[in-house]
Amino acid sequence: MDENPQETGSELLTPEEMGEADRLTVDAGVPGPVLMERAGGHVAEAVMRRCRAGSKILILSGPGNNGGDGFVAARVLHEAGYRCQVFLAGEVDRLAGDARLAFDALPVAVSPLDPDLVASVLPGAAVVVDALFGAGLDRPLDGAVAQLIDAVNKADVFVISVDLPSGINGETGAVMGCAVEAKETVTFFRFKLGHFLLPGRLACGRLVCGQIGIDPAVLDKIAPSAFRNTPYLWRSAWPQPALDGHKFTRGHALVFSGGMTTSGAARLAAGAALRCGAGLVTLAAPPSAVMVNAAHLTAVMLTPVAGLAGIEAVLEDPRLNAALIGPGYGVSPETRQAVGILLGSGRAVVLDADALTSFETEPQALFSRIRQAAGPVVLTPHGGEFRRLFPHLAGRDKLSAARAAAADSGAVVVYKGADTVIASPDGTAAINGNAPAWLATAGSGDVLAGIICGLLAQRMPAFQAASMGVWLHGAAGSAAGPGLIAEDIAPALRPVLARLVENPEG
Ligand SMILES: NC(=O)C1=CN([C@@H]2O[C@H](COP(=O)(O)OP(=O)(O)OC[C@H]3O[C@@H](n4cnc5c(N)ncnc54)[C@H](OP(=O)(O)O)[C@@H]3O)[C@@H](O)[C@H]2O)[C@@H](O)CC1
Ligand SMILES: Nc1ncnc2c1ncn2[C@@H]1O[C@H](COP(=O)(O)OP(=O)(O)O)[C@@H](O)[C@H]1O
Ligand SMILES: [K+]
Repeated sequence: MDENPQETGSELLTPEEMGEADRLTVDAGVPGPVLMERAGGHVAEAVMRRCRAGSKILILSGPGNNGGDGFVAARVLHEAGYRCQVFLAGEVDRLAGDARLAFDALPVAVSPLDPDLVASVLPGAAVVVDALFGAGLDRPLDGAVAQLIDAVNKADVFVISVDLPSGINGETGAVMGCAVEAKETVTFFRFKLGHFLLPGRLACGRLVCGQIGIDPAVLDKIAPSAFRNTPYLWRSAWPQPALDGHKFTRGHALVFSGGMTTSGAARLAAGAALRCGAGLVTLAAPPSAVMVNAAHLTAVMLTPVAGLAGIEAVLEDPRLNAALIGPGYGVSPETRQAVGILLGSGRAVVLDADALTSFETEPQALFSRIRQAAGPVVLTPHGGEFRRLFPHLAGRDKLSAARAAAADSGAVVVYKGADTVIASPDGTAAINGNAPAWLATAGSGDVLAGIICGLLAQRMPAFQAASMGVWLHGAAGSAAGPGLIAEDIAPALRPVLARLVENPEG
């Protein structure tokens, strides 16, 4: 959540890019202490929103500029009548630059950080300001600081973290040794990757982004390539039905069904593709699954497709412009061949579930077919499927793994989970943040694959279609709410789509 989404923008910065924004701003004539003054001011305001003057506030400052922001906040709060107690992790003599200036301007005494002493005063604090480490954290925390963080996390106190919860890596969201668990995190100019990637997101609590006088024009030079997945990213690429259009102008999606006992996944996907705007959706079913599908389908059409020759035959209709294969389809060499036919057909293709796992033993064969494909390709692996296709990326953080997977495969990759990352082969990436945990339910991924296929059928570019699909899936999951099962997601898309049409910001 940000104070003002228009001002904050959807770019997500690495700590290095934020440092660059800072340098460019200072070079343009805004002094560093002015930036720090504003940053500390936002932190003080967050405290003031939480409790009244007279309350006791603990400020835990570290040895760098994150600590400097803490000193500024302490001064502003002291002047506003709060009772501030400031602790410094590190030596006063080593404070330098803007942080040193902020320290020198402090009208309250600063105590050395003694974990036992801090623990003893924690219970009386209305708010603890965590200004220990932010963008400059470059190695795991240990020793006295780790002991202190443990005490803060165990205490029943309201923690406001400055820039990042101390211990969270701003680039990857990883916990570096240990990390503060904040109720609120106040960052500056733009959110950072670590605010949205897990486990960082869990440590941040409510997110607030304050402006400190950095001109957004610096972003033209920095050219960030990761974004929050918000409607700003894809809203303008979402085709609207034209008054003089007809169903074929909205695209025709083809969804492949598994056999008689595994046909539900494809029906879920097909229904979702239709619900999010494909003009027509046809389910291609093997002869054994025609009856079961016929018994369930109404608006979704059904066509029998026998074997690989059947797939070739159905593709003779050029109006079928997007295809989804994988949900409930079965893992087999024949699935690999079916995928090969689709990739060679020039259609937009979504590969999910069994279509991905079928290439576990020969992922390079899949990637070379994708690179030769004339149409856009989207892969939608969950963690297990991702590891099967991209074993060489094990151990990488989620964002860099998704980007490498997209570059290696030539497809847009939707690396699913609570912090789904959508990555394009050119490195552009979106991190999703609106999915409720209720979406972790059987068949939910099938619905997502169907939504993306439906958007591709409407000729939306692949990265935007994948990002919008993930966002719609999350928003529909939230709208359906507790108790949702996969069947509930597509119906819940209607109010979500209606809101998007009325209010492009979603
Ligand atoms: N950029 C901007 O636009 C603006 C930035 N602002 C603020 O500045 C913050 C960044 O400041 P920063 O670069 O000084 O880094 P910071 O997070 O204070 O930590 C560095 C210090 O920690 C130390 N250290 C590191 N790891 C450690 C470990 N594991 N264990 C122990 N020590 C460790 C390291 O010491 P050393 O490596 O020398 O031992 C160094 O002294 C940013 O988060 C934001 O709050 C705002 O003022 C507004 C404008
Ligand atoms: N904890 C969670 N919070 C939010 N979304 C989640 C969570 N766990 C899973 N999801 C989402 O639910 C969907 C599950 O997909 P998948 O694992 O393929 O399920 P299935 O194969 O049963 O359809 C994905 O879109 C994923 O991002
Ligand atoms: K911090």
